Amino acid sequence: MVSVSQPKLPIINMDDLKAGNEYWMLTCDKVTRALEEYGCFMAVYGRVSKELDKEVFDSLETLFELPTETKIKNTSDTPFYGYLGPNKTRPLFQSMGIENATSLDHVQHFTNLMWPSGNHRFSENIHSYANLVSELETVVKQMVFQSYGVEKYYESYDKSSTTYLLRVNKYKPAKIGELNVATTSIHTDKSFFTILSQNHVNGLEVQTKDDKWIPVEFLPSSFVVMASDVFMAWSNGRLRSTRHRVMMNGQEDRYSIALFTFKKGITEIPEELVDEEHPLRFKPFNHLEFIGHHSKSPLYVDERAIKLFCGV
Ligand SMILES: O=C(O)CCC(=O)C(=O)O
Ligand SMILES: [Fe+2]
Repeated sequence: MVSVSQPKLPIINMDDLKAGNEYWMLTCDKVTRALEEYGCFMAVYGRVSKELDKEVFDSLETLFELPTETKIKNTSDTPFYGYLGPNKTRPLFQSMGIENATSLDHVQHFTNLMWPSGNHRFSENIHSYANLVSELETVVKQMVFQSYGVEKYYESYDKSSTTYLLRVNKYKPAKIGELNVATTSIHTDKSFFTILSQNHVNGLEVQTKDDKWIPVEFLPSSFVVMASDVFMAWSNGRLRSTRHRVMMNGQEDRYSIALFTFKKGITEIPEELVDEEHPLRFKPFNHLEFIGHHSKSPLYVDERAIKLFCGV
């Protein structure tokens, strides 16, 4: 009997890693191959405790129950980075953005807008969560640089050269009998990296190289680590920027958290990643200018956007 197996995301254990030992080297290789083949993988990462995870996701329920006039106070200078309410194309979706979420001051600013009489616990939890998840991003990035033998450039991509946007999302299920709307359209992220987590309700789907869709089933203590357009460009097209979407088909609310990372200053493709087989595909560019440009005129929502912006 021929069995047609459903493709699955690679699962990589990211706990107990120590730079330089044999297990680290093996994991570097696995991480880079996964990002080349799928653009993403499921990271098992126990540093975010079950208690913290539960408190954070419980607090999102309370956050989205706030009145709309409070939620719209979440604004940003960058279009689409603040509160997004339900609209005609996405009637079941709401989202809020916490800029610089690894800084306690910035999280507190957001919290004070939402709860003027204070919610210290929320600030502390979100701040810890963002920092723990950002550490996973740091390790994965270091591994890829090491795998390609270009560690010498890592310093200008480290934490001090990165900004973080924590976006929290709520997806309501369609009512029985209603048309099941695709909840987000197919896109790639405009970040460097995106790290995703969710409550117990699945819905994320990622597209493979041969255009199949993988429905992602999150494991306990796991995060989906995704290379986005800017990391793909930095790697001169070696890494994939994963096309993905969210499809809701259950009857429960889905909450997800995305930590998007952005590179400050100029991104330049390391000369070591340019050769006859891989001619230069992207000119040096400024990530934040790409974001500004893209949010004003989003001609494409997939990886064609960055090709248009700085492709050779
Ligand atoms: O909710 C998710 O799992 C994915 C969200 C997403 O793709 C995005 O915010 O760019
Ligand atoms: Fe996305």
